[in-house]
Amino acid sequence: MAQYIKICFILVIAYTYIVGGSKNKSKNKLLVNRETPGPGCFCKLNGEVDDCQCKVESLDSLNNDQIYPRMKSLLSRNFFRYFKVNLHKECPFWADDSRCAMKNCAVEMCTQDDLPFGLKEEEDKESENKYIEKAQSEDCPTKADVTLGDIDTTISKESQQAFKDWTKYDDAQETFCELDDDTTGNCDYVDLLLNPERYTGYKGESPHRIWNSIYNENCFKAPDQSGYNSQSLTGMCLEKRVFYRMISGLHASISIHLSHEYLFPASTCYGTEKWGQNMEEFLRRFDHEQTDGRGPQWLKNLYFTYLVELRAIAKAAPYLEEEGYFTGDDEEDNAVKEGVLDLLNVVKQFPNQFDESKLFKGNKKEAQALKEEFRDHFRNISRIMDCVGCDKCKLWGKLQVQGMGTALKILFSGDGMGPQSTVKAGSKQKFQLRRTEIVSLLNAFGRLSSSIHAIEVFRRMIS
Ligand SMILES: Cc1cc2nc3c(=O)[nH]c(=O)nc-3n(C[C@H](O)[C@H](O)[C@H](O)COP(=O)(O)OP(=O)(O)OC[C@H]3O[C@@H](n4cnc5c(N)ncnc54)[C@H](O)[C@@H]3O)c2cc1C
Repeated sequence: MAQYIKICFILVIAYTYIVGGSKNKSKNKLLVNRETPGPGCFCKLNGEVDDCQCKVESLDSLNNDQIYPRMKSLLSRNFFRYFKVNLHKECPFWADDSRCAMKNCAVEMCTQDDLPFGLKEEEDKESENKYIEKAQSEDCPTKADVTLGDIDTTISKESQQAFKDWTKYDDAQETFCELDDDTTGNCDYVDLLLNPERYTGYKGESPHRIWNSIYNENCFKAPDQSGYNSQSLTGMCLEKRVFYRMISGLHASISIHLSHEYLFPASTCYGTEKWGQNMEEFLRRFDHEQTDGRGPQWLKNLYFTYLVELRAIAKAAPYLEEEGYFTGDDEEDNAVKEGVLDLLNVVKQFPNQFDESKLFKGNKKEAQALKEEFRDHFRNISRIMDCVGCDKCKLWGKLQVQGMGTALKILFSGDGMGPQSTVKAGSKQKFQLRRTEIVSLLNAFGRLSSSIHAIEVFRRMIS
């Protein structure tokens, strides 16, 4: 009997060792770092970003060492932290099918008291202005001077109307998404720092319908593809690949954020929920084996989207260098300006920028038609954001799509396309960015930057 128990014990140990070992081995397949060859998650995440002459590794070091810390500090400033958005627009495509019931979906709106002076409604501003004019010395700027940096209040009512009409006309030509701004009404300022993009529990049919609609109906697809399975982009022209990659990059960024700031349920009835990084969730979404080999490519698409927005910021540098970043607090405004100039210096020095001049080339008529199609698809995606059934997801979805639309507007405006081209205020093409476009562009880029930083966090956790 003792002999029998001994044999059983040895067998159990051996079994545990073999099975445990193979489990670990298959785990190790996932837990590869960049240097490890073979299938996995991070091992495929290296080399050139598709359709660009830029390596993932160089973007990692540019972002994590230089851009991410600068963005983090800049985006906490008043000019960038308040975003004006309409979360009450009706979904134009289908009846709103789901409201996320979780408390994590709710968005906290700002009251007028929460806002810095430059962002207050006109009436509140006027009463405060009287106070400022009375209390400050004659050296202080007049009301007209104070509002000079504020795009919508610097000019007479008539000019403002003319300007609005002109802008509307111009936007109809060049914007890639529908903007929620002062003209639409029903907009609220949201403090982005109080409403971080993170896990909300929004899942199931409603988000799938959104993603499905984006990829199926509004993304260009290769003829043999349907649904999300856009694995092979061969046979698609560069413009269509760019479009798909940008959307997929945004999707990857959202998935990374919800895995990086995940809400773990309480482990006991009396325990509390905890926010933290969920490696399992990250791997479920990006691991080579768990995604039929598609996850690493989705991560690469994130780097692609990052490169496109990086180039847009570099191209708009002369414009952004001239911007006033007005909030009504001189000290704050100067600090923002300094932060922006510092960021632009880093962005401009990056040598391997995305080259937008490769897009919409060839036959002029066909190129123009393709550009219009590209813009229409993109505008449609911005309207689909009104169908998102979770307010916090809608907020960040709208902001990021608007930021991406602003990046595209910049890329296809200005004194031409290609590495040396730029956009300036008051240029021939009367190029202009509204406050909301600048805020969304920088915040959208900040999201991508924070995603690339989060990949590094996950990489370190498993290596
Ligand atoms: C605009 C928007 C914003 C959202 N914001 C948040 C948020 O802030 N917090 C939150 O918790 N949830 C958010 N969600 C929900 C989240 O994106 C997922 O839909 C949800 O977590 C369910 O995930 P899933 O595993 O079913 O796959 P999903 O992410 O819904 O993806 C559906 C399918 O798309 C394919 N796919 C996945 N990733 C990619 C990619 N990068 N490129 C191409 N194809 C891909 C896969 O085949 C996958 O099965 C948002 C959804 C939308 C539409």
